[in-house]
Amino acid sequence: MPARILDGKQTAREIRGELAARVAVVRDRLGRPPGLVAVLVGDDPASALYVKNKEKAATGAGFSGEVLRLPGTTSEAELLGVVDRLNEEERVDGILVQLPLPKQIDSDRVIDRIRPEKDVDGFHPENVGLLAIGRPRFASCTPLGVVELLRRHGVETRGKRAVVLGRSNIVGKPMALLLLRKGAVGDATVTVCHSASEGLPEIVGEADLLVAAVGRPEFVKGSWIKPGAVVVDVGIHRRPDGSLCGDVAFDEAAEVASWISPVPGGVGPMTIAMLLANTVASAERRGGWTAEG
Ligand SMILES: Nc1nc(=O)c2c([nH]1)NC[C@@H]1CN(c3ccc(C(=O)N[C@@H](CCC(=O)O)C(=O)O)cc3)C=[N+]21
Repeated sequence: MPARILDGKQTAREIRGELAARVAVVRDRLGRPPGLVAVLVGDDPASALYVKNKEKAATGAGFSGEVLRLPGTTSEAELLGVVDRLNEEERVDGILVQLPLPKQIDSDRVIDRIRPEKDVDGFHPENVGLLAIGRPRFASCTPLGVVELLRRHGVETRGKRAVVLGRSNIVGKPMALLLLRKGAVGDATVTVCHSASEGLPEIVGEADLLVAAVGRPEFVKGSWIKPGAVVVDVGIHRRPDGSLCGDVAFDEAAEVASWISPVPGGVGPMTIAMLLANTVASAERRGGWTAEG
């Protein structure tokens, strides 16, 4: 029995549809749409494409979505100045500085400078800390998207073994924190492993839920996966022939897993949907209300 597909493209579309009502309330009460600004430094083609997709999704959902394109030679001081300005702008609810940044810029200093209340990426230390102590404000969009993808397909993790392969600040660590929370998609027994872990195939083989975020194309083999496991693939790589693949050898894995997320069409679109959701939540909070009333 081949695995069922965790359809991120369709799920992201549903989420964007649901956000429309909240966007309308923001427009009504604040007299302006939710505002998201993405800052792109340099002209890395992959980054440019992602930012363009975000802009399209944002404007399509009734946001004011803007991309600030800065030259690759921009200094750290100049970028910090841009962040300062966006921090002060009333109409801006969310600020995203696309990573990675050029070598001359220390990304930690830039992230630290974003007002935590506008940090819709959830990368600021204050937001990471709030997530870690169970008082989330903005959680990182990719792991948040993974949780939402599972929830909306009826996959639960309570009491199960979850293995997160990858330890980045952006995906692996916040993913582990989200799966440790209470809740049906949560309450997991979480293992975090990475490229230096010994016995990776055995560790992965214990997983009822595997989240692969190592950043290596087709690193996880089908033979590693426990039959019936749920496999979420966070990786995205371009093959020499131009096609995309993830961190998991999809065809092999799909023969053993019960659910699997594809690349493309899995986690990527969910990341963008969560960015929009975080931005609407930011506008609501800055306006002094929440979606719950
Ligand atoms: N500050 C910051 N925040 C980010 O969230 C961030 C970032 N920097 N830097 C780059 C990564 C990458 N990222 C993706 C988002 C959507 C897709 C996506 O929608 N992918 C489509 C395919 C797109 C294609 O065809 O290439 C899919 O998987 O179906 C991919 C990658 C966000 N990132």
